[in-house]
Amino acid sequence: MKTAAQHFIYQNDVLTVDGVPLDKLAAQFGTPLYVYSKTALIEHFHQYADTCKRHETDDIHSLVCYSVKSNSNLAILNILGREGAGFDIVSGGELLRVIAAGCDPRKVIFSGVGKTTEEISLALKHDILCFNVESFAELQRINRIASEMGKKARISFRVNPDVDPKTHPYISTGLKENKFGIPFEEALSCYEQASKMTHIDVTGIDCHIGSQLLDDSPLLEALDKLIGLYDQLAQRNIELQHIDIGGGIGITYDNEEPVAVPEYLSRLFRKIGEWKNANYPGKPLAIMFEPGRSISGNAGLLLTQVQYLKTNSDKHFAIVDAAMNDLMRPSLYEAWHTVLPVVKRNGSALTYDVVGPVCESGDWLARQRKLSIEADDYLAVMSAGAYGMAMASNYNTRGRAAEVLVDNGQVHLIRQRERAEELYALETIVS
Ligand SMILES: Cc1ncc(COP(=O)(O)O)c(C=O)c1O
Ligand SMILES: N[C@@H](CCCC[NH3+])C(=O)O
Repeated sequence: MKTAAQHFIYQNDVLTVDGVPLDKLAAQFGTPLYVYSKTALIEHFHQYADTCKRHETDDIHSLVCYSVKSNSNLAILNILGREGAGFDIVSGGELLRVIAAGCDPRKVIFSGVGKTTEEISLALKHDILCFNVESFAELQRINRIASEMGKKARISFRVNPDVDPKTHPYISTGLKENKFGIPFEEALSCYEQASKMTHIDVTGIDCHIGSQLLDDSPLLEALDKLIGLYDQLAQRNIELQHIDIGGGIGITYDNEEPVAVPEYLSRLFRKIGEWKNANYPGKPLAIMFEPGRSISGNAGLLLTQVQYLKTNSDKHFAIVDAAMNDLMRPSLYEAWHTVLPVVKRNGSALTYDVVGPVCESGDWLARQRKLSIEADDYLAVMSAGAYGMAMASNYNTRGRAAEVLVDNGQVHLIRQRERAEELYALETIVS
């Protein structure tokens, strides 16, 4: 199996994606341009799906629900759906995307703290697999809407296990002070009340403790807590059918060494197997996952062109045509993305801040990078497949970038570049 890095390699000093030279793509589609490798995407998904398959037994099954928020392009969803993925969504819009991509809404789990009445009705109408309920008030709302629609809603509570994921504070979600999930101490009482509601079918338990985790020990610690709660519920005759451990496994942006997905899954299934064989032999249980970044992150990059090189008070800037509106991770989290020249040059290198044209000092993509570049050169901002295009905005009335998918040498435009007229098409002048 290739590693992510092997999909994006230099051939004769030109950076390629699965053999397709990036300068050719830039010339054909313009920049900024998101470029994805279909093969990388599928390989990353199968790191989950194949390991899960190996650990399945007669009574332990699994479902990998790709986290749509990380990259929600219809082509990407369609590819993963055809490989057997379910989907983790956080809005009605994401549900409509899954359906528009030709995927099965009955393999959708719906997370998020603020589900509206309309979103809940839409999800019930499409018979989604499960709501990951994040508050008691949400549970009451789901019960009421399901009753009005004459349906029963399958639910699991997203519990907050108060485990430190040791990641960036902005992407840590399983601590007491975070807004996500219900406090662990309140879970039993919530489950007891839910099990008495006429239009609620209690099916599982869920958590998601944070993103870009390099080590799996916080996830295994969270699993211990979920198992403990499962036991307490079983003693009260509340029998759950699934455990959802969320997503969160990190990727290499620079020189991080995240736990390998098959290793993490093997440890997790071993723990579950031992516990289940000892306590609930033969009882069916599904294990669910919600990975995003570890599937899409290193399947894509952002291609950009240097517009100007300039020096202000001894500081060198490479001003490129991609900006914080295209990739906001650096300005939001001070995140590192490796920047590579598309065509290597031999000239002497200078240390640049790579910045965009947006009128904010925070508009930078990379800082203090040694690059040998000239104006008009193309640069690749690596590891941008997750939370890149998905978080892009139109700030400064900049149309969002185009997206292309490389599929074994074939190139497909999977999203057109937005035009300015489209950005103000919904606006009205008042006379
Ligand atoms: C509820 C939920 N599930 C899954 C994910 C996907 O996380 P990741 O991209 O880190 O795998 C997120 C984002 O952190 C999330 O909020
Ligand atoms: N947007 C974040 C991840 C957010 C995870 C959502 N729960 C990032 O780019 O790293």
